[in-house]
Amino acid sequence: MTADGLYPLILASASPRRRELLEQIGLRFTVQSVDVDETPREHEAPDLYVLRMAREKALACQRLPGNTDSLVLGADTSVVLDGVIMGKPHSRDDARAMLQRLSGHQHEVMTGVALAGLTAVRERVVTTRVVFRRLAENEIDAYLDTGEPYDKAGGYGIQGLGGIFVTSLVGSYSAVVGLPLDATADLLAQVDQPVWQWWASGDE
Ligand SMILES: Cc1cn([C@H]2C[C@H](O)[C@@H](COP(=O)(O)OP(=O)(O)OP(=O)(O)O)O2)c(=O)[nH]c1=O
Repeated sequence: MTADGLYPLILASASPRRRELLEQIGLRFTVQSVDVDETPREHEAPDLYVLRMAREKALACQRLPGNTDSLVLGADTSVVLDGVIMGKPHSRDDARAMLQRLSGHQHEVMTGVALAGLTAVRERVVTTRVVFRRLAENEIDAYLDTGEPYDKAGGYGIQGLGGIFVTSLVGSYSAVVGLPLDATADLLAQVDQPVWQWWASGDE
């Protein structure tokens, strides 16, 4: 623990969006991504799946040498349509099929977030309902050409060009982008590391 009572914090993620969101709320942290097997288990419920992924990312990172005395944050985002989990598209055809399925329908975005503390892992899942307007085929093709879909669950980014597909949203915008800020703050408060303490102790 540092003199100001804060533990070192590591974000276990390769997602630039998650890094930007954590920076947005004034936390100081390092980033160390880990590879975990992201295959859902047979009949695994989507909310339990994103929680398990978030937990596995956080714990795999905390187990790395030098990290055992750090708090580690992991997260996982999936798009869920009619109970079926959509991860990141594997190909252009896969991304096209996802966008065609989302077109004109409502889906859920589920983000699990896990904070591995020194003695326990705390976790939360945040579900957001998103409605897409109907997408034209040539619009989907043009979107695929931009390259934006490929590193994003469901094949779109609400914070990017994909923002034009979204008619409405009920829930947490930051959770759709990859990290629910309220739940993250809540988890940090639970381990006596409230976010505002970073504001007070920082020089930024
Ligand atoms: C729905 C949606 C997802 N996404 C992103 C958030 C996540 O980065 C990604 C889902 O994949 P994840 O497996 O949750 O995360 P990741 O592979 O990008 O990073 P890491 O596992 O190392 O933490 O989709 C958006 O950026 N915008 C959106 O609107």
